[in-house]
Amino acid sequence: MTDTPTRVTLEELAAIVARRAAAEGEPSYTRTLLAKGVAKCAQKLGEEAVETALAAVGTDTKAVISESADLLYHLAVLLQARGVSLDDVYAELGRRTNQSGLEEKASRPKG
Ligand SMILES: N=c1c2ncn([C@@H]3O[C@H](COP(=O)(O)OP(=O)(O)OP(=O)(O)O)[C@@H](O)[C@H]3O)c2ncn1[C@@H]1O[C@H](COP(=O)(O)O)[C@@H](O)[C@H]1O
Repeated sequence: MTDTPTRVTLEELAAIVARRAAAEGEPSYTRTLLAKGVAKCAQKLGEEAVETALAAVGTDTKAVISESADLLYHLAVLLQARGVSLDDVYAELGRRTNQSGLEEKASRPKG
């Protein structure tokens, strides 16, 4: 039996999701969700985002942690579904570190 990890990073979660995506013939929520397509993965991410936001304005800190874990897992699934790597996202975050959020907002095309 494999040891249960005490913590899982985003990189490890993305690797787990990628492995499950490729694991044909094994029962897997990840595979089932991916098989339903990007729109379903996006819908689930939206639901988890709302549940996280609702938990954040409540009083149950454990619920905030639990909903945040659901949110990050479903983001990893959506990125897998769209073929976007965490490195792509990290590079975008890196690009933004040279300017403040307010500067970035002001630089957006008006419309
Ligand atoms: N981190 C997660 C994780 N977080 C949440 N979930 C599942 O996400 C689902 C979402 O919860 P909901 O209440 O919205 O589910 P639901 O109502 O059944 O969903 P729908 O019918 O609307 O699709 C639940 O079934 C959770 O078990 C996760 N499923 C998998 N993982 C990770 O992925 C690994 C592989 O899982 P499998 O792909 O199932 O083998 C696991 O070992 C974990 O590390």
